[in-house]
This record gives sequence, structure tokens and C-alpha cells, in this order.
Amino acid sequence: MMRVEAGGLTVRGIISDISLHAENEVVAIVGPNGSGKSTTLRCVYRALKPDAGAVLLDGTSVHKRPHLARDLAALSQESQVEFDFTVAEVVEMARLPHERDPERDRRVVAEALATVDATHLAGRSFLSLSGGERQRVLIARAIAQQPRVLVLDEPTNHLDIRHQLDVLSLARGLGVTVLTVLHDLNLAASYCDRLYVLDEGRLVACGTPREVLVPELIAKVFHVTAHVVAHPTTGVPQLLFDQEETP
Ligand SMILES: Nc1ncnc2c1ncn2[C@@H]1O[C@H](COP(=O)(O)OP(=O)(O)OP(=O)(O)O)[C@@H](O)[C@H]1O
Repeated sequence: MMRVEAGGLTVRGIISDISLHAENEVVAIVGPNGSGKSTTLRCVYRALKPDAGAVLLDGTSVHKRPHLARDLAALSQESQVEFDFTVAEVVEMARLPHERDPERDRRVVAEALATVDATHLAGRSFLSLSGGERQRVLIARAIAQQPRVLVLDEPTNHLDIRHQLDVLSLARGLGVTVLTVLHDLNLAASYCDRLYVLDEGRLVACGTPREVLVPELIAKVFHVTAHVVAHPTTGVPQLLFDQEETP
């Protein structure tokens, strides 16, 4: 278990003074296109050094952790594979930060592929896969890294509904700290303990889905009219949107 704490993250002209934390829970960052969600995550997984602010893992700056890849795995929008590796090879790369143990590595890779329903793809060329298949393999790679913190930028991108639900319930079931960007507010409400809402580079709300996903905030941030209903079996708040004519 690991605590992620971001304090006062500022990237000039993009995000201002973003603070968030997550520990042993699934936390989502939501917000309109261009609101700074990916930029915030990039600071967390150290792809970007903020102009101000810091990201701490269990109290130590990500820039001072010598073996960050053992602690934290990230699925980013740029997570792509340039060369023609097989699916198994792509997932095996996740084992590089760990001490080699061929038997355990093979088992971890096989398990990770199975959890994203990609066992049958193991021998395929990564570049020959469909968008959703690629996404699942990249999620398998992040899982095979066996991190204590999993950072996911739009993990449901390209996935059909079955695999969207599978991936988010898998993320929950890992029992690690998960920080994810999600566009689908109903999935966020169903699978996340807490949400942070960004708008124009600023944090405008945070709390449980029930606290945050209220019509006033949805109207202010996303400029749509939403109705909150209780999911008929789980009771979780879900949003229905009015179809509005664009002016
Ligand atoms: N390197 C950069 N140089 C200039 N502008 C940038 C850079 N990176 C991001 N931006 C801008 O900063 C804003 C926030 O981008 P970011 O990718 O963080 O948004 P996002 O909330 O993840 O958006 P989306 O929902 O569209 O993925 C956008 O307007 C983007 O164009």
C-alpha cells in the first residue's frame, strides 16, 4: 500500500495549484477536454516536472525515489510500442525493474494477460492488434509491473463495454492505490471511491461521487444538463443527460 500526495502542482499556463491524494483506494480525475487531467498525471508519474509543487510517494518525492518503476506503473496516452514486439514480449518488459526470476516472471506475465482477456493474443505482433486489444495489453503490462501505485490515463479508451467494466473492476480488485483519468462519469461513480474535478487547469471539486456528481457542478463544468438517478440494483448515483440543441 502506498500513499500518493500531490501538492500545489503548477505547470505554467496549463495547471495551477492542483493538490490531491490517494491511498489504498481508487481515485479518478475527471473534467472537460483540455482541463489538465493528463498533465496532472504526467507530473505524478514523473514524465513532467512541474514548475511548482511536488508529488510524494509515502512522503518521498518521486524525483528522489531510485526505483520508481517498482513502486508505480503508468498507462499513459503515449504508452505505445514502436517496434514489432509480440504481445508476450511487450508485457515481459514490465518485469525489467524487478530482479530476474524467469519462472515467476513467466507466471506474472501469463496471469496479467489472462486478467485482461488477452491470453490468446500472446504470440501476436503488438502492431497487428486492434485499438482495444492494444489497450488491454498495455494494461496487462502495467499490472505485470506489480506496482503499489497504478496511474491510468483513460484506461477504458477503445474498450467495448464488457472490457471497460472488466478493467475497472480489475483495477479495484488489485488492492493497490489507483489514480485514473476517466471521461465516463457514470463509470467513475460506479468504480471510484473519490473524484477530483478539474476545469481550466484548476481543481474545482473533490469528494465522493455522491458529493461531487450533482447537477449544478455538472452544468458549471461540462455545460450540460444532468439528472442524477440511483442505479436500480447498486444505488450508486448515475447521470442521465438532456439532449440539447446546439445554439
Ligand atoms: N506541451 C504542451 N505545450 C502546450 N500546451 C500543452 C502541452 N501539453 C498540454 N497542453 C495544453 O494544456 C491543456 C491541458 O492538456 P491535458 O492533456 O492535460 O488535458 P486533459 O484534461 O487531459 O484533456 P483531454 O480530456 O482532452 O485528454 C490543453 O489545452 C493542451 O492543449
